[in-house]
Amino acid sequence: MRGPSKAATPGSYLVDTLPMLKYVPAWFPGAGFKKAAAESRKSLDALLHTPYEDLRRHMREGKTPDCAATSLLEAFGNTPEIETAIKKTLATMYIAGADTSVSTLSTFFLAMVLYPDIQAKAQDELDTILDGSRLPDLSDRASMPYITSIMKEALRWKPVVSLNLPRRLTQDDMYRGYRIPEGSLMCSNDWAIMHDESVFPSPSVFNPDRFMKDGALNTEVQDPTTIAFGFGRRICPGRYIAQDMLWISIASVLTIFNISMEMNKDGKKVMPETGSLPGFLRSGYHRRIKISPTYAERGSAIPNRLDALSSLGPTLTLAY
Ligand code: HEM
Repeated sequence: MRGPSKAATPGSYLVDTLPMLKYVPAWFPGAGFKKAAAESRKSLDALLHTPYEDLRRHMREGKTPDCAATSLLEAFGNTPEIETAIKKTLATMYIAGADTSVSTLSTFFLAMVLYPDIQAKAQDELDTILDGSRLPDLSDRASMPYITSIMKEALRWKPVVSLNLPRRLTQDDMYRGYRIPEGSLMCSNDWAIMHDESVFPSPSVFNPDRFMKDGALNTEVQDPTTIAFGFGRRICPGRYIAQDMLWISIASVLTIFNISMEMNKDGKKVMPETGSLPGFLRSGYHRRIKISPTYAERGSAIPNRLDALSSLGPTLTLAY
């Protein structure tokens, strides 16, 4: 998604400023955007067709997985028009949902490395409710406000989309004394909103407690989930599934693992890179962090029922 992410960043290519460049041939100086667009097109076409063709081949071989595509085929049939609609729907969900979710989870992992006290506090909440006897599920959400606060803070601290997709004004408008003419492109500056010191004090600190009051969620504080997923009629339609997925991932990971800094060969902790790569979507650098199963020391019986976990060594070092 790096190509489309770059293309969606206003001003990435000269053609954003000089639209007439769209008429020049690809070899013309300054028309590098045409080559980049052709490459993105190729990978998006592959994303649209290849997984679906694989699925149809599996189905011809008698293997029909239980998935969104087979449910849609069953519900709507398989005329060419329906097949196109299914392919586009699922590709859109993947394009819009994959990197955004991964980016937020990557922010969560980074925060856990940098703020071990917060991680310990979240694990206390999990252990109190789960008592080491099971994994969390979404029905635990109401009784685990601190996990919810960590999810909100991950969306706020390093927003996936710093500058949201542009809108074009359909009429002249006034904003803080400035006249903005019809036709102007406007972006909401999500980074500035989420890092507004008057709303989120010490905004560059990862602090889920800002969303807590007396052991419960503080509903008086601005909720980042009302900003991170956009606004108006183009608001993210995947926002509910995204929050469920983020919540259950954060809760499950912290039930089983401890996340910490990797040690170098001299036994010193290695500070992970905290910056991000340029692009419309926030994506972090590859980082190396340590992920250690922690259930034994927390007296959890869960791994006895999870074969995959029982076979893990004491520590994983993950590069992501
Ligand atoms: C942490 C995860 C996610 C974040 C932070 C996120 C954020 C966003 C944002 C900021 C927009 C632009 C909204 C606007 O223009 O105002 C958007 C659009 C969209 N998102 Fe998400 N999203 C996430 C996950 C998902 C998932 C899981 C799906 C699908 C399953 C999804 C599907 C879409 C689609 C289809 C659009 C385009 C909507 C339109 O233009 O009408 N997103 N998302």
